[in-house]
Amino acid sequence: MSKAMPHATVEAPVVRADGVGVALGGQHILTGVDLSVASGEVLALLGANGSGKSTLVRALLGVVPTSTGTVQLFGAPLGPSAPWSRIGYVPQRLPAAAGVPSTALEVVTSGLLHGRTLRLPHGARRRALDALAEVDLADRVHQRVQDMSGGQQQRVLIARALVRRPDLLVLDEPTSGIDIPTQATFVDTVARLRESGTTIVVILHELGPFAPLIDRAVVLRHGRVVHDGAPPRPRGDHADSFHDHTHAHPDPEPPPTGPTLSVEVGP
Ligand SMILES: Nc1ncnc2c1ncn2[C@@H]1O[C@H](COP(=O)(O)OP(=O)(O)OP(=O)(O)O)[C@@H](O)[C@H]1O
Repeated sequence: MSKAMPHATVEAPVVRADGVGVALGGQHILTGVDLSVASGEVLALLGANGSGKSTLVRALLGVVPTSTGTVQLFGAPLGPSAPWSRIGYVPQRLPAAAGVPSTALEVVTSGLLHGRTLRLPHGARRRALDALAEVDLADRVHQRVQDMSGGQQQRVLIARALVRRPDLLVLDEPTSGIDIPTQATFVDTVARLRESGTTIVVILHELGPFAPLIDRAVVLRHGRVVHDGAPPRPRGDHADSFHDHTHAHPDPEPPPTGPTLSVEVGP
């Protein structure tokens, strides 16, 4: 007897990587990375310096070529058919920032341009101003990015990604170089995005204030995935397999305002 199949729609993962390898400068940087990120998930990418976190994110977004494997975004292969307008990316730093004569408002507004579209959508200016307010730069919208501090430039990049109201937000160490009050504002923003169902992939050096927002953690070591599952436990647990015993704790005492969760990972 034949059984009727249910008509349930199976949603493709937002990010799917199968067997991804990357070689740069003759070196294998990533080897056999499998990764799947479901819609609405907040995934932390952890690992020691040089373990391949930025390279993985760049490979997932087609910024660096893969030598093996495949990547799909929202079910589409990397390339022109991938829905780039649904994706916001905040790179670790903006090397060209020193030479960017544009104002913060102009840079953030440019986040609304994608593909071959050179026309801004209705309400672009309002949206850009709102995004700048989200990162506490409402009073600097007309300042040139090249005259800003590194932390302020980072906040402009975050606003440039947020202005797209992305369904997938990819952040490479978003709070490095940002002062503590602005970090807290940004954590609130990420919490709101999570509530609204945004899928987030975030590279972090430590979970820190993001810990309560992280659904899953992937740990890289020497370009391979060595953990994919629950986020690491709070720092201080030396039995933890993520714990790096090889370097001094930068912050051995809990802060006076109370303990924060953090993790150190090492090779
Ligand atoms: N364009 C490149 N050419 C050659 N090697 C590269 C290139 N980009 C990165 N690498 C090397 O790849 C390795 C992984 O770098 P990657 O920036 O992905 O690590 P990461 O985990 O993000 O480190 P960090 O936490 O310091 O940002 C490093 O050894 C780095 O030197």
